[in-house]
Amino acid sequence: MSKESTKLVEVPGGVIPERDAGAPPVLEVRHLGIDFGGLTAVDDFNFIIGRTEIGGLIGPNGAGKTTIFNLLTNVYQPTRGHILVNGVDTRGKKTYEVNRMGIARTFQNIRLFKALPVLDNVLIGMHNAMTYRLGASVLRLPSFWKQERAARSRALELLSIFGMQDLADVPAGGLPYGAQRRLEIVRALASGPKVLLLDEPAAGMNPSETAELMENIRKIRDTFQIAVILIEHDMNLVMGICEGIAVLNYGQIIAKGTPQEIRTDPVVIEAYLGKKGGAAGC
Ligand SMILES: Nc1ncnc2c1ncn2[C@@H]1O[C@H](COP(=O)(O)OP(=O)(O)OP(=O)(O)O)[C@@H](O)[C@H]1O
Repeated sequence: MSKESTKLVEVPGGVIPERDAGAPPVLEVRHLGIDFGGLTAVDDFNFIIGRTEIGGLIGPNGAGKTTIFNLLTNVYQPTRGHILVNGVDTRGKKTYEVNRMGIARTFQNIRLFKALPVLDNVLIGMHNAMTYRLGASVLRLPSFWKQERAARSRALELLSIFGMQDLADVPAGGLPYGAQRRLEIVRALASGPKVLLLDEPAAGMNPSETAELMENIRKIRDTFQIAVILIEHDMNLVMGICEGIAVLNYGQIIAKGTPQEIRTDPVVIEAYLGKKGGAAGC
């Protein structure tokens, strides 16, 4: 698998790819933390991501990775700290408002409307971004149909990224597993995000599907000029595609850096892999 080697440069708040350094980071997380009763699931999490960066969030089971996605999308409200999307604090916003601000995600466990056609699943993802008024929708005014037609053709265009346009009328639940995962990504893209959060996108995929996914994630970044953050246990994928990686253990960042830096960091080898000198999987 080809490996991308990106130069990261220091900017206020952290490091981002050199090519993104001319603009403020699209996402900035400052001293983020959340407690569940007596359990501190995430603590003092600091992170920035460049506008077209592919970033990785890795760590052992239970380290707090999905909790961070839930915080970034306001499924959970933080106990401490701030999340800024394009410089705007998301505190107190609803999940759909955060989506409109530019954050979209997929889930670890596939969450599609399985009885609905593939196309409808994408249209649902797009709905949050549509602007016609309720009256236009109820009365089926021309403005409603115009937006619906545009949405349909956009949805087909998005499906074509994964070569899925011919499956538009198939019930989502009838797709093979790998295709359902791809559809989840298309649905998240449909809202026009600036940052796409992928929670274990390669889970359950075979090596050739994973290799194809890697190419498609790059294609999405290049086509839409957006940032992507992925949580992933498949180290070939993480090391092959991510430009910056943060390693989490017990809710705290223990290392940040390029794939090469992470792969050889003794703290990561010790804590994440649980053994010394065993970075083979990394
Ligand atoms: N709603 C919640 N209530 C109580 N505890 C929670 C809640 N959500 C997460 N946790 C706890 O927070 C910790 C971090 O969980 P999280 O799911 O974020 O880990 P993870 O790194 O994504 O793990 P995995 O790789 O297994 O998915 C765990 O101890 C988990 O039990």
